[in-house]
Amino acid sequence: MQAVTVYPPLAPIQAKIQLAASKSESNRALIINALSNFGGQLSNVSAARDTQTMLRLLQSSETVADVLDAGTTMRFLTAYFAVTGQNKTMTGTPRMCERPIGILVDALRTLGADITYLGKDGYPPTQLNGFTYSGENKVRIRGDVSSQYISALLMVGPTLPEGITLELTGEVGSRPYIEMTLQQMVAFGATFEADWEQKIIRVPAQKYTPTHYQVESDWSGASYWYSVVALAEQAEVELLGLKENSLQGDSAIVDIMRQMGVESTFTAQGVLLTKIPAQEAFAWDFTDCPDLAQTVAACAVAKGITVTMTGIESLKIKETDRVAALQAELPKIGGELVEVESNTQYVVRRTVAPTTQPTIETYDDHRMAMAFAPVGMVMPIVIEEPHVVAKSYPSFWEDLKKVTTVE
Ligand SMILES: O=C(O)C1=C[C@@H](OP(=O)(O)O)[C@@H](O)[C@H](O)C1
Ligand SMILES: C=C(OP(=O)(O)O)C(=O)O
Repeated sequence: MQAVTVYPPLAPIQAKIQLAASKSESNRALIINALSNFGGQLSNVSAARDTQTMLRLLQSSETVADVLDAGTTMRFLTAYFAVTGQNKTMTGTPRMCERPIGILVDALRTLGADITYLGKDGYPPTQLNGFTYSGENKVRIRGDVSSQYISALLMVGPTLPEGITLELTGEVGSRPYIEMTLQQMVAFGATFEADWEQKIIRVPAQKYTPTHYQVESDWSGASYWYSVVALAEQAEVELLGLKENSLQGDSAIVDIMRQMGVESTFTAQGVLLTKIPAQEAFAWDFTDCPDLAQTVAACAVAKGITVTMTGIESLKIKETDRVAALQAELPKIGGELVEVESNTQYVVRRTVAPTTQPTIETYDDHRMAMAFAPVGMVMPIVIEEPHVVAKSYPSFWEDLKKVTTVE
């Protein structure tokens, strides 16, 4: 697909957007439903490529499972196929083979999985060769690399002969995603005990109960609409299918964007975004919501707000090194992301007003494309490789065309 250019709107924005479904909730629902003998009924399952890949691989009898660039699909399926004793080769894109999986493989080996590395130790591709329960159900696991390893283990926990007990070590990042996992397990009739002080989560051996599960719209996808409203001169957007009490930690965008000039009012159908005055500077810890960091960074520069960002270390091992990608692209819109304390504290701010129409590289990362697109509300901006959005929000450009010119 050719690059697209997003242009500032010619009239005040007034729109209702039927937001795409959450790929995180969808991928959990698909795994838990598979562990319930596919007996449940899932509605509003995401059209995201990551979810469609999960669906396809769960239904496939082929021995090679290629997850493409989907992190949750790789981690959740590795645990699912391992514990259900399926012989599979787990692989993905070249970038997926640079994203670590050793922590999950070590945990699965402790439980009794036979897994070998086909390339570099600690990284995909891997070969799963069956499962014989080791008699050990206690696993110590780092919480500061990716919560997806923890979610993957929790979901298979009820099916193990003695359940599973996880002891998390280090700072726990992306914790709302772990809580989302636990709540979706509860929706399928499972029980658990979590002691967040001691960082211990226990899941007894038990059967899941097949159920009807309705996936919520995607709060990560909502963040780009918040940025559109923050940056457009006049805008009012209702995002349909979102709930105030969401399982998704990215609903933190409500509190972040209140400081960047967007008020949220929950309605019967979703949430109404309206414009309010913005602050000049604020600080935010992204440990719980790493996927919002790029949205906030691009919006902050375009709006001239200075944001002190912490908790963004995990961005370096996602679809691309997102810290490096932001550092390369923000100067094109007149900003910078500066590391003020080694690997812990960053500041994002505007430095100069850009004079030319910027062209943004997206590095095979859907969130680079979607985070920079709203900057088009204030100046024409070219986004390279726009098809990358398919990973989580395939209808993103169609939706954006409802409020402005995209060509
Ligand atoms: O469990 C999930 O659905 C996710 C967890 C997060 O990853 P990490 O736990 O690796 O931070 C997040 O960045 C990713 O987009 C989705
Ligand atoms: C990091 C992401 O996804 P994953 O880790 O599942 O590839 C994301 O969607 O931003």
